[in-house]
Amino acid sequence: MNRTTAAPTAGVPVGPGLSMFDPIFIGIDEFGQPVYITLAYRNLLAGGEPGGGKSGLLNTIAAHAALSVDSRLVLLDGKLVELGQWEDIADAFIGPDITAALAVLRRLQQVMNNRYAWLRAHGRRKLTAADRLSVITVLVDEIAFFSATVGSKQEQEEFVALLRDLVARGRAAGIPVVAATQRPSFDIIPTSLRDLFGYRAAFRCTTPNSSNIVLGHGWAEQGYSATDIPPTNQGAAYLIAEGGTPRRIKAAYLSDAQIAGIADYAAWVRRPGGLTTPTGTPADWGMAA
Ligand SMILES: Nc1ncnc2c1ncn2[C@@H]1O[C@H](COP(=O)(O)OP(=O)(O)OP(=O)(O)O)[C@@H](O)[C@H]1O
Repeated sequence: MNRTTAAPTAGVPVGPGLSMFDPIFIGIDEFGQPVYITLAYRNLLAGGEPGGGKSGLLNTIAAHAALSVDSRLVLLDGKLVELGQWEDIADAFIGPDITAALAVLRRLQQVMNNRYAWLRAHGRRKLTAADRLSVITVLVDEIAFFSATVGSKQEQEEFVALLRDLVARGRAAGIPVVAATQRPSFDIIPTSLRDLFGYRAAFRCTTPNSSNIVLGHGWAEQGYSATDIPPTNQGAAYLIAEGGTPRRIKAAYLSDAQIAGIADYAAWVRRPGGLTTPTGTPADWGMAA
């Protein structure tokens, strides 16, 4: 094959021109075909047992967001180390601190309300790339840490209420949520919350029930159960998109060194006076429009 020939498929361009409105490459399917998701108007839930590869997927998405100059990152990472390499380019990086987590979620809720007020004033329903407002990508590594482990019961309940509101209303306002849990159980992911995630990825699960809690009721009985995934096949998952059928995927994986390189590059691209988005400079957090 002529080495100068362009790839036959229209891939996502690599580099500072990425946008959160572009498809995000997250891995390959069982036929070796690339798998993309579009997060601008959808949320993603990743569930499965420890070590299945959830954080790997979150980091791949964080890398796309980091390279998208129309995106800002808000990271909640109870373990500090799963998303910690993106800290310097994130608007907020919250470790195991429920007070800080609640403060940033309240602020995001306010930004979301401001954006809805702006949309309403303009007779619109959702933001588009042309609005020049940044997509605020919110990544939560381990929902259960904030909703069931740290803090008082009241704080945990407030966390769940704020997260639910963000997942329910954030996507049209350019605030998608990507969340992971190693505890796919009804108390952590009730059906009403699960169904608000347009994309769901079930990494290896120990029971068909926990696989169903991520993918949706009945999929395990129809042959789509993340219990089939061997523990040695980290990064393998069933991915379902709203209204579709689960698809077996192998998530892309970035090593720590690769993440460090991308984070450095993203910081350089985002330096004051650096590159702007194709549509302009990302607007500030506090802005409604
Ligand atoms: N897509 C992948 N391809 C190859 N190896 C992977 C992939 N994803 C994860 N791994 C391997 O599995 C290990 C655990 O992955 P990861 O930390 O993402 O799991 P996790 O589900 O987030 O676990 P936890 O719930 O404990 O945070 C990684 O350190 C890596 O070695």
